[in-house]
Amino acid sequence: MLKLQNYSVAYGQSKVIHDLQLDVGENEIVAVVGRNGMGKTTLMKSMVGMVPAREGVLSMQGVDLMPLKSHQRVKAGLGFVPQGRMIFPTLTVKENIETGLAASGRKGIPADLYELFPVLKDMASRKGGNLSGGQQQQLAIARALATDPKVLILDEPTEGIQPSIIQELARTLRKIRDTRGLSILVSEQVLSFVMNVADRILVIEKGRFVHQEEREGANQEKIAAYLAV
Ligand SMILES: Nc1ncnc2c1ncn2[C@@H]1O[C@H](COP(=O)(O)OP(=O)(O)OP(=O)(O)O)[C@@H](O)[C@H]1O
Repeated sequence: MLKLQNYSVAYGQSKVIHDLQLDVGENEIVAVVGRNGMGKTTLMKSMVGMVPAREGVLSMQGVDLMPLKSHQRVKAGLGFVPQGRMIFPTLTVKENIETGLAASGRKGIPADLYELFPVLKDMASRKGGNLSGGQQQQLAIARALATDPKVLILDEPTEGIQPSIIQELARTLRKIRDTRGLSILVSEQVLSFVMNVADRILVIEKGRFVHQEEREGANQEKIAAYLAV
């Protein structure tokens, strides 16, 4: 579904992502885990066209995404929930979701988005900036889903979310995958969340995948050791 081959990203002379290979299957949830500064955000941002890739292949369902600008990648079916959520604080909840609709060319907020996140319906006319962290995260996911993605990319979605809501977020993402039949690529550092959400886990260190395993039967201690400072 989503493929990286020999994929590298650099800031000037400084290479941050090195020669990655990755294949996210249809309906699969893949988590990329790693400590701060290991390259997760750079990888996610480059895939959605916000940071240029240095070399390699990035394709979705066989479509070459490399020459496409960010908005064209969104149109092609790549949805993005950025680190820090980046909702528009002065727009209402409804207007925030509508910015996603504009990208897909669809009209009217699909009912299933409000079914998925009832709190957003209740707060449709509130300013995005007045929502709690967890509510803003739901809004950022709803905005990305409004673009009708085939692949949803989330960068550290648990950051700034109360621990009690983190596992609820995992359940919601699996529900989205099951009901919409899309693929999900998520970067994270919270192992308990990853163990609840992912089908497959890859560990990134200094821009390289150094370990991977299926979530079922995964060696948690080994992955935790990579995440320990
Ligand atoms: N705009 C930039 N210019 C130069 N170097 C950068 C830039 N952004 C990030 N880096 C460097 O790239 C490396 C990877 O950073 P990145 O933010 O992708 O890591 P991360 O794993 O997402 O960390 P975090 O969890 O803190 O977001 C770091 O060494 C960082 O200093």
